Amino acid sequence: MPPDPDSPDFWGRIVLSVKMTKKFRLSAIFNGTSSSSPAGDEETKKQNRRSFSLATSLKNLREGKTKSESSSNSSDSTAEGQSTSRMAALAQQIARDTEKLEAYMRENDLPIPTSDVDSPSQYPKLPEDIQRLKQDIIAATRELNRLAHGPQEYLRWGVWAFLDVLALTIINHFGIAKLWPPNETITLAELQTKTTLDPINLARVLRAAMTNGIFREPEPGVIAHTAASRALAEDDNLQAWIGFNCEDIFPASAHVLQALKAFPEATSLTRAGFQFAFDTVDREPMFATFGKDPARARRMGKAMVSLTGGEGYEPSYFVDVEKGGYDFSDLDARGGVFVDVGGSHGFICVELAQRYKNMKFVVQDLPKTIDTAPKPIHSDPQVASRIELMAHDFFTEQTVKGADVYYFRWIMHNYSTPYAVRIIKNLVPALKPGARVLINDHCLREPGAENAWDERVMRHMDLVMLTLLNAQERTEDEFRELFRAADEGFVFKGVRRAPGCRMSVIEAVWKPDEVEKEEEKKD
Ligand SMILES: C[S@@+](CC[C@H](N)C(=O)[O-])C[C@H]1O[C@@H](n2cnc3c(N)ncnc32)[C@H](O)[C@@H]1O
Repeated sequence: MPPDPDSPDFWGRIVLSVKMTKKFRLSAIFNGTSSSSPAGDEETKKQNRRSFSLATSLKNLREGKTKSESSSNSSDSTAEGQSTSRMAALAQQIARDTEKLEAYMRENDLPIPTSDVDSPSQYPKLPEDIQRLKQDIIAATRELNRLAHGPQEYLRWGVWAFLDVLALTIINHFGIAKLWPPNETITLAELQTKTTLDPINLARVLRAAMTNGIFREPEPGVIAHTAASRALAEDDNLQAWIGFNCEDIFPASAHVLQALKAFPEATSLTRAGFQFAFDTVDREPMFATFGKDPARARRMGKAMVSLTGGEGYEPSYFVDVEKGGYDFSDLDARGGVFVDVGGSHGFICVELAQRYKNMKFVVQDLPKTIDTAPKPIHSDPQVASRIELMAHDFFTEQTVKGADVYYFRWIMHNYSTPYAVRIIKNLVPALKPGARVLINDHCLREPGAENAWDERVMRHMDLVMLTLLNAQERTEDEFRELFRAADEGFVFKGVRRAPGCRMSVIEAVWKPDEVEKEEEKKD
């Protein structure tokens, strides 16, 4: 069982980083949210502008940007010394980048995306520079959209984004997109006979979704598919992802405020928005609730497949050294042991075992997960024979002693600091000097350091973690602090991230000095 999150001993070693506090104050100044200035509103605004432009100049200097590059990236409406407004510059950038993207697609005989039903549901794997171009287009269109609305209008109607989720919830739950073939049309009257939704509700959710390019109405009362509605009809894992988000996360998110008001420390696994939404406060964590409901658990499992298959999350970013993955050649030469803690059905170990022919692997997870893993785990006996599946609860002491690597993928972000520290502490009795602990998770950077789209995905994931588990994504400093709080014997090695990947590998080594001393003795 997970430990009691409210037990005071968890907090004993978590020292609030002075550095973080300073950083927070600085960002408050840069964003103009510092406490009121005696110099009055106008002066405060001037100060804020100065602070902001100083911060921007410093950032540009660090990034080696020229003045013209930096001014075209500034959020000022008119760039200094230039006649092109920010909106016009964005529009030009979008046009330029779109032409480049389309040129790449044509040169490679790839279809140019449209909203038509026959347009592919996703881009093929793109080279890194083209992928970046695509993300730049997305970021620029989002900014242009904001500017074209103006702040008031943008906020007033932007807050209604939850109604997009509402329409999608109903459409996805009732499987509306699957009720007629993709290349055919259907009348609203006929569609209504295929669902339990009444005509008014069916029409209103479809027409709301159409405002987002999901379905279209080529003539009054006749419904046709688009590329987006077809994806919704045909992609099982995407349906699960949308179902999990709409029916589990969305209601839970609507209860986060209530949870934060009742339990402001927001660390307990049984006091998150999820528990308030589903009436399980102080009774069970989300995973236990799902454990009692196989259909819901299956949906979440498929949703995770959809997420992991998405751009930026493929396991190859960890496994393929050519893509910037972690190199285990030294370990392989020694026939070292790699433990995947909370490793589900062991897909990472299977990929590693295919690449490295001598290493041995242990996949640990809860008994239910281990019992349902495929057996044998792989058809090639050379691979399967080196992978052991083992039931183990990471809230108890680690049972595989003296392994070379303990690996946690998508684990730490599921837990608030007290739990995460306990998981790492549980490794300590098993660790030999030089053992590596690798955490494979998002690692948050300073605001603005990411590509705008990646930043949005990662910040949203952070809020999902709060919503479901009172957990969090972490910065490098926060990861360093986790290890420090778990035991002073860890030496934090830093964070690496493969190009194009959103996940990072955070590494700490157990008492490397002792390994060095041993080696000195041998010499
Ligand atoms: C988000 S999934 C990550 C799975 C896998 N590492 C991956 O990258 O896809 C979390 C995993 O932790 C497992 N898990 C949850 N609580 C656990 C516990 N107390 N001990 C061991 N595994 C646990 C779950 O069964 C699940 O497989």
